[in-house]
Amino acid sequence: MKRINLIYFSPSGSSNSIASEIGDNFSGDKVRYDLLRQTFEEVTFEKNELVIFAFPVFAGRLPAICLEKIAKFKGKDTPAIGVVVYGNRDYEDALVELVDILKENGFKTIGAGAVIAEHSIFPTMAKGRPDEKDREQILNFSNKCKDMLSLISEDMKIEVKGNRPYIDSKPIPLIPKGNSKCIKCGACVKICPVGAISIDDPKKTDKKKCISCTACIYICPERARGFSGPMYAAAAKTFESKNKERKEPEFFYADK
Ligand SMILES: Cc1cc2nc3c(=O)[nH]c(=O)nc-3n(C[C@H](O)[C@H](O)[C@H](O)COP(=O)(O)O)c2cc1C
Repeated sequence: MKRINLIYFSPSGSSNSIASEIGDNFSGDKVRYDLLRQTFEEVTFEKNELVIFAFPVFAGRLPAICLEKIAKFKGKDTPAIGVVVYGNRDYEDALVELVDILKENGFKTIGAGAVIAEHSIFPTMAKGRPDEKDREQILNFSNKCKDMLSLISEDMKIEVKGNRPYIDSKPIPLIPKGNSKCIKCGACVKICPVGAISIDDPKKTDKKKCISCTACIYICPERARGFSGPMYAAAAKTFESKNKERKEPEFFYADK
């Protein structure tokens, strides 16, 4: 492969590291497209490149903010791997949505997966994941995708779990804010993908703009941002008790 391209949106870092783990198994120059920190004009990939897409699941779908961003990347029958990362609740229609977009944009998806990582809003859910067992499965997936590269054909197709039409995308009614530890460094202001935090008063968050992505929480050097309040505590309790059972990663491959 001439180039291995990693395209991801990863507010709390898991999609980024899972994309890297898959990509590290392939030889070829690595090019990273961080859709949280950078903006891109249209990019077209050739047939002799591989593109790995990794996105978090937000309310059972791809984050709405990513749709326009992903549309900038086009393939010319370019092989692709699509992964969604979720916090042990469910990934519903996020993976089928990703695979559909990749097809529409000229990619040939050879493998797709749904992988579990720590829940970025309720971090006690799926704590420590992906763990060793997950990593073994991710490596196995990556190896199988490598084998698929030599088997790509005109009419190969991939079927993944999920429904069409996709479930409705619902906003999350939980908004992170800053506390007294905030030193006004501006890191959260800079990383916020929707401009919901003002440099004059970064402890506040514009509720109308915020998409609850958690980028501001994970970037804060003072750990001064987070979710709080009785509504969050109640939601955390319900979520944790409903989703205790360990989910396993699921992988899908194109038929030859
Ligand atoms: C707004 C929002 C919605 C989420 N919705 C879901 C969900 O529907 N199902 C689930 O299992 N996890 C959900 N999660 C958890 C993330 O999918 C999970 O933590 C993922 O690892 C985050 O990826 P990242 O580390 O690349 O940001 C949600 C997280 C956020 C911030």
